[in-house]
Parts: sequence; structure tokens; C-alpha cells
Amino acid sequence: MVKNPGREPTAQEIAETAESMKVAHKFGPSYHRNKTELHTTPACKSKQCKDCSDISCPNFSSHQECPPKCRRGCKNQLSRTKPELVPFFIADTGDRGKGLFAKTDIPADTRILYYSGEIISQRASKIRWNKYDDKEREQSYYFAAGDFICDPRNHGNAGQYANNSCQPNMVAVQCKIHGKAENYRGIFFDAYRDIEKGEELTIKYDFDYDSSVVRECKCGELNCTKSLNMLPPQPKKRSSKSRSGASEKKKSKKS
Ligand SMILES: C[S@@+](CC[C@H](N)C(=O)[O-])C[C@H]1O[C@@H](n2cnc3c(N)ncnc32)[C@H](O)[C@@H]1O
Repeated sequence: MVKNPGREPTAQEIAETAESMKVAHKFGPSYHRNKTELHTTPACKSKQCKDCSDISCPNFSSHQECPPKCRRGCKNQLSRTKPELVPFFIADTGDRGKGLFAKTDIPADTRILYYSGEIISQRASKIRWNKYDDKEREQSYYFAAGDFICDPRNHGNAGQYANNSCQPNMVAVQCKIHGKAENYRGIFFDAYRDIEKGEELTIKYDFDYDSSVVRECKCGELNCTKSLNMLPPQPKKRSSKSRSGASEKKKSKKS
């Protein structure tokens, strides 16, 4: 859904966004206890590749971040380098708190941001969750990061302001990160399609189905499910083909 098309960010919004992108990732003690061997990505040597920012780079296309010593101008290092350009800004959405908005037109497949947070084990995330009160739970946005959980509560960047849409224009991509555990994945938000300047940048949350937490979706898309959680599992329907097949069998037994 296009919101505020063409709108320019204010100086305050630009400053807040820049400040949020300074926040560094934190790998907690439970990551260190549970990490497997460290992942190594070879430097990109492809002659077709220019700056490792698209699928002409074998590392980018196989969902791996390039090592620090890669080709000159390598752009596939977003988890450990400050982004050259931040193509979005944080602004108020009116009815859904803060959100992210495109500062420029963003072509499809552009890597927009690295979702930052504290990387903890799944066990540690459950212990933490059980200690949270209802409000803290409602405001907790755990993101699966390979075998780990990324908790943006204290170490999150602007990624934590991406709102949900039932027709999102960004997609979360999980990548192996050079020098980090094989069983860890960094989370990146990529443009799913061409995005117009001023459009809100959205993602599909697919929070686990949870009947105890009501989270109403107000994305306003035609296919809106009205919930930020996944819908309850539907009882399996037998297809009309198998139903008619069964009744055919019954009929033929009778005759
Ligand atoms: C990860 S935060 C996104 C940033 C949030 N808007 C803020 O200001 O901090 C997720 C929360 O934003 C709100 N939210 C996100 N998408 C929404 C949507 N489509 N409809 C209603 N509320 C939404 C909900 O309160 C949700 O729990």
C-alpha cells in the first residue's frame, strides 16, 4: 500500500534513522556456548560480478556474506560495515506506531538493511520470554536467525520498526556470515519488488499462531488476514475429488 508517496523526510527523521543504524549487533553468552564451527566464505572472484550486490556474485546468490578481504568496492558486507546509503527513514504511520519509509525509489532485490539485535540461543530466548510481562511480550519481536534468535529489544536498529503487511514489499533473507557460527544466519531485508519513494517498507511477520495474544493487523491490503499472527491451523479438508471417489466406491458396493 503506497503511503505518503514522494514525501521527503524531515531533518529529525533523518537524524533518528542515522542514530538507529549505529546500534551494533551483540552476540550473547548463549550464542558463544551454542555456536558450531565458524563459517568461512571465499572472496568473490567472478568476472561477471561488479560489487557483490546482486546475483552475479556467487556469494550473494548462495546467501553468504563476503569476507572482509573481498574485491574492491564489495557491497556484500552489510552485517559488519556501516551502510553507505540508508534508503529509508523512520516516521510515524498514524495508526501503527513508527514505520520505515523509502527515501528514494528502491529497485527490486536491493539489500535494504541488516536486522540487528542480540543473538541468543533458543533456550535463552524461552527463559527470557517467560520472565516478560504481557506488555513486554507484546513488544518483543524475536526473529529466527538460523539455530538462534535475534532479539532487537536492547540492540536493535531501524529494522525493528518495519511494520507488517499482508502484501509486503520486503522479504527477509537469511545468510551465512563469514566469521560467525555455521548454525547462525544473519537476517537481511531485501526489496521484493520495485519500491516507490515514500512507500512504507513492510514485511510479513508470521508470528506463531497464539490464541492468547490478539494482534490486529491494520495493513489495509485487500488480502489482509486482520491478524499479525499466523492463522489457526485449519482442519484438513478432504478434496472434492477424493470425496466423490469415496462415494463412488460406496455406490459400487451397494449395487
Ligand atoms: C516490530 S514492531 C514495528 C514497529 C512499531 N510500529 C513501533 O512503533 O515500534 C511491531 C508492532 O508494530 C505494530 N504493527 C506492525 N504492523 C502492524 C499492522 N499491520 N497493523 C497493526 N499494527 C502493526 C504492532 O503493535 C506490532 O506489535
